[in-house]
Amino acid sequence: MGHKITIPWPEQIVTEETHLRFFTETIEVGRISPLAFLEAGQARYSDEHFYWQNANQTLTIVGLGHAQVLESHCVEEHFSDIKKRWEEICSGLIKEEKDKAPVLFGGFSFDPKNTRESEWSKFPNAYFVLPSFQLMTKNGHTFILINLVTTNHHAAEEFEKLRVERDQLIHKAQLNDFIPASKPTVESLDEIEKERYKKAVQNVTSQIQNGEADKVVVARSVKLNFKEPVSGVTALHHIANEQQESYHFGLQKGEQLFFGATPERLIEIENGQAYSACVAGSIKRGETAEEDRILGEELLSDRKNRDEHQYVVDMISTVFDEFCTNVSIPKEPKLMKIRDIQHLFTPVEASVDKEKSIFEFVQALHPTPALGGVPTNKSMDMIREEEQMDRGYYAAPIGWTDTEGNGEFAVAIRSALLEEEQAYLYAGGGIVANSEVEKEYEETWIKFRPVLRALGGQLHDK
Ligand SMILES: C=C(O[C@@H]1C=C(C(=O)O)C=C[C@H]1O)C(=O)O
Ligand SMILES: [Mg+2]
Repeated sequence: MGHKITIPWPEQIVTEETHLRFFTETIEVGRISPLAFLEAGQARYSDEHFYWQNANQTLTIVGLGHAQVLESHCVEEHFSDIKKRWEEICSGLIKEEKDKAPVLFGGFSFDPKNTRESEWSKFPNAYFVLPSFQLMTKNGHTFILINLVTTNHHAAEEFEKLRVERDQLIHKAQLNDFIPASKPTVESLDEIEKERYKKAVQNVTSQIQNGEADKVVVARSVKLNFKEPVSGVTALHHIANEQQESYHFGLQKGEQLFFGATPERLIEIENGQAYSACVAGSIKRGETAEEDRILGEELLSDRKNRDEHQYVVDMISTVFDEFCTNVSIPKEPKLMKIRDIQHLFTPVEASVDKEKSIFEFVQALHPTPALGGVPTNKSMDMIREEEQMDRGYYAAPIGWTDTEGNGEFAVAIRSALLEEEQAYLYAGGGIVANSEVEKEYEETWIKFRPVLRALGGQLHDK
């Protein structure tokens, strides 16, 4: 249980009614399973929570409750809108040296210009939350933060209530370790607009051959219907188990949970260093170590996949050259091997130039040609025209930043939108001049696998 901390605030702070203050307090606690904490908050925060774990599992963040919600409906300015409003909130921050930095977590939509009616209608162009309770496990230590943003001059009372609730949550989470329910039972799987998807791949390939673009990513969705409503916490548990070497994320908004296990980092900023990753070009895993090695070699030397990959390297390099110094990018890609798939992978690292914020990186990088295409605007037009869907937050930046300007955003692929007894799963692939429809179709099945498995679905075996 967290020890009581007595610090002379908010008691001593005389706030003016209209002045916004941002109070935070951190305590370190003994080991708590992040999912047990998430579960402990379900009674009250079933529609106000999030989950994040980075790919090397050094950082896990769980958020419960909303100290502040930032939604943006801007179309071009949704990145800068969130950046500006977060900076305003941060300017009211009152924090002691020992307190950890509060985190703002959320995501952006892939393409705010896509206005199709869809399952995403309740998600604005950007949706971010500062949680009331923030669990953070970092390098083996677990911290719980309380965040309160208020103009209330009775902030002290408000804060004291949060302390009581925090202690109850901790107690509950320590008492009841998380016990996962079994995977859901799938009743049906619907391949939405399957033939239209194949036609789109074909159309896009011929347009590329005609020189209208160099690369365009085409995606599709499948819908699962379950026997019973599926618990989001259970889904998060299974996805984290199914594909361990990835970012695990879950963003709950109302009754919907957007979750997944993505291998793709968009941008990380830590203490003045910036990191990105070019992840594009794919092949399946082998059944034996030898077959796996041969497939990997094949991928590394395959012209079509190398082209898909190089467009991403070129674009991310351009942004890094503009925003950073000491840019380091290996000349040749490596293999990234995850449970069901191998990708071409080129890591990018640099020193951040002066005052560039993570939101400016996200804005400049999204969409990379790993999920959009080349040239950017033309490929976005083609996606809007050819894909009979709204990607929503799929393929878009999801992640966090803190009050100190550190943070990390991943690209939300290998993901699904879950609501009660149904889920939409999303997957796509990079189309270039020599793409083949059936191969692309099969590649999407491999990319559906992590979420499909987590949700108890049948794998599509060829
Ligand atoms: C589009 C997806 O993934 C992207 C496309 C890839 C490809 O076509 O080879 C590989 C990784 C990602 O850049 C997806 O997973 O849905
Ligand atoms: Mg591909």
